[in-house]
Amino acid sequence: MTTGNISRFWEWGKKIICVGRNYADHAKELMNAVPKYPVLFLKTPSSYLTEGSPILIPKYSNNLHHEVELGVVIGKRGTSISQSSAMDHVAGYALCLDMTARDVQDDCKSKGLPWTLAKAFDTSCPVSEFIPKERIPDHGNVKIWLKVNDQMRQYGCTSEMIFSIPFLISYISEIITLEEGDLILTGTPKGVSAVQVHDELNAGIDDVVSMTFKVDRLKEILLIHQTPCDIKVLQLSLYPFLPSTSALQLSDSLLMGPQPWPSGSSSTMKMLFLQNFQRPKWTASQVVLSLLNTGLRTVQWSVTTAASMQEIPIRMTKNVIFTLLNVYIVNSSKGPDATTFFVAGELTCEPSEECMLECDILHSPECVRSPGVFLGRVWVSSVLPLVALHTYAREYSQ
Ligand SMILES: O=C(O)/C=C/C(=O)CC(=O)C(=O)O
Repeated sequence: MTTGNISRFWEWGKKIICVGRNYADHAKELMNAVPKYPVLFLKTPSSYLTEGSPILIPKYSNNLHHEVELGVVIGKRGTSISQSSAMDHVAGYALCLDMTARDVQDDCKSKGLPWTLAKAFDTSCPVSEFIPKERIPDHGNVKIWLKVNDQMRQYGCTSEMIFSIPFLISYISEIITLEEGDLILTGTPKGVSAVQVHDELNAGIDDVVSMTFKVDRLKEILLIHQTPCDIKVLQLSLYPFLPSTSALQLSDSLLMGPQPWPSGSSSTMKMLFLQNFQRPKWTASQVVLSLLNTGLRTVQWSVTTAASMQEIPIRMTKNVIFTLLNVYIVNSSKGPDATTFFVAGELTCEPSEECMLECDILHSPECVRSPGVFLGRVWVSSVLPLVALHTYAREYSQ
């Protein structure tokens, strides 16, 4: 196994194991019973954030909470570690924030779903510099605090923890092998509350370390405000519409703002993604963000023949579940009112499964004129078009 420099554990450590409800007052403030055994959940290494970069509020949350915690950095691999030898496996500590999308967590809790969306998003685990073990001689008496815009919000001491650090190491290692570079978040004291864009979070361990993080949101690119069309949807260029080998591609130029309708034989395709079946309350923007978050780069979309226009196979190349609700294709040479066909339907697409979308064709002169036309494929070849789609979808959903 290759390991790295322990003082930069966030660059190579494999696991972030978190303990929930480990301070009785915090369990109570969220109306939870004090647990008999540690409540465990995980974050991913991509959750790590170090000072200088902002905490990003996920697009799908409107209630991001701070939770300040002492993190324990593992220095020696072990399984079934006894409490008496637990501290031998500790290399040091870090002050950590367990950023939590509380609204999403509440939703997950009410449905019995895991907390991943609420807890493990990118930037959800800001950490301080590494603190060598020797600098904290008594792990049972570490005072941690957090201020938001200079106002004290959380202050607690590890002496208030329900489960001690040796107990947690022993308990977790019975279930999950602890490895060098792993981090255990030991739970948060009471005082959690929401943060807003531009807030400054300042946290510390008395006399040992302090750290500062700003809060932001993923930037949105505004576009397609004044397209010459009543129905505001993402425009995709189609080149060319005919003949059968047509390719349909998202065009970066569409990010530049209002576009004239393409001339000649080219057409414009409009796509709209709405609602994710996994989370019925999601807006279109959140669905698109979920596409973005999966690192999705390729969507294949095709219509094989005019005769089978009612069936549109959609193949997702990444692990994405989404609903394609409406697809509009507009014959641009005749302007936005000349809809060549309109499809509407709902689709849930499982990873690497080919899904058929049943659609209603309301008006399709082009289809009638061009039997057997192959409309082509859509390649979502960069992040930008998805950001664009997100932006549109947000407008649409309002
Ligand atoms: O159980 C809940 O409603 C919430 C739990 C948390 O998010 C708690 C923690 O992560 C924690 O106690 O540190």
